[in-house]
Amino acid sequence: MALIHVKIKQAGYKPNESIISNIDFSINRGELVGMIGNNGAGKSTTIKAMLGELPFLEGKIEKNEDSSYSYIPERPIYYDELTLWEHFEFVCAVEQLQEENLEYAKELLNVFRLIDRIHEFPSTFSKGMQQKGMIALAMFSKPDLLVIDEPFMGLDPGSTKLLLDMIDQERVSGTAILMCTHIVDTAQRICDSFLVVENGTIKASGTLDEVLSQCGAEDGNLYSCLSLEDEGDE
Ligand SMILES: Nc1ncnc2c1ncn2[C@@H]1O[C@H](COP(=O)(O)OP(=O)(O)OP(=O)(O)O)[C@@H](O)[C@H]1O
Repeated sequence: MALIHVKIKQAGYKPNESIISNIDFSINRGELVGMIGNNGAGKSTTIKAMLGELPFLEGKIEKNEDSSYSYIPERPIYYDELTLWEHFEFVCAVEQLQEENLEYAKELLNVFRLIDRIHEFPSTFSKGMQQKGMIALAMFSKPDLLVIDEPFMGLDPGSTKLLLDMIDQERVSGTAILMCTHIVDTAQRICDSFLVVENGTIKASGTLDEVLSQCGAEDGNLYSCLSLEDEGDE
């Protein structure tokens, strides 16, 4: 059974406003799904709908009841009054996690070279450091599904490589990952399946071959599935 099945007839931010429509996809355990699409195509809105954060939704999100989810937003969100480590302690208390989760958090922070800064406030970190802190915060609870919006934003090449290794490790251990990204060539290389979003709907979905064929991308390049214009210009 799929970990999550998203079936949206239409959804938006205001009543009678349809930002996304006719969306139907599911994600299985251990599957790495790449969501691609131009600016304004509806990727983040689809993620919000899937996480139940959109005020107006006609359709249903069928979740496997026992499974857990973590979301890494496009822009880091921290509490001003908590140090980085206090964020981990806070999430640990709220979600009733175990000591081993905190140990895993330290491992992640060590890999991301943040371990020496954990008692500082994230607002004093660089963009990339803030992003890495968010990634560690989402991963340390070992969720069944990890949803990441633009995971590579602001990361230096070394950190990008570390994150790719971590994503791979998580997937091997059975975590499902939905990754929304503009780094299409990386997505093409690492993802098991793809969702191509255009004009608020899924233009193509499935394995690389399926998606390329649905888009008529004969050059074998996932980039060719994207229209050249920005959504807002149409
Ligand atoms: N909070 C909001 N309130 C109203 N409309 C919004 C809101 N957030 C996004 N939208 C609109 O929804 C549409 C889809 O935006 P969305 O953020 O889902 O695109 P995206 O594919 O994630 O784009 P990007 O690649 O630029 O992040 C856009 O027209 C945008 O203006």
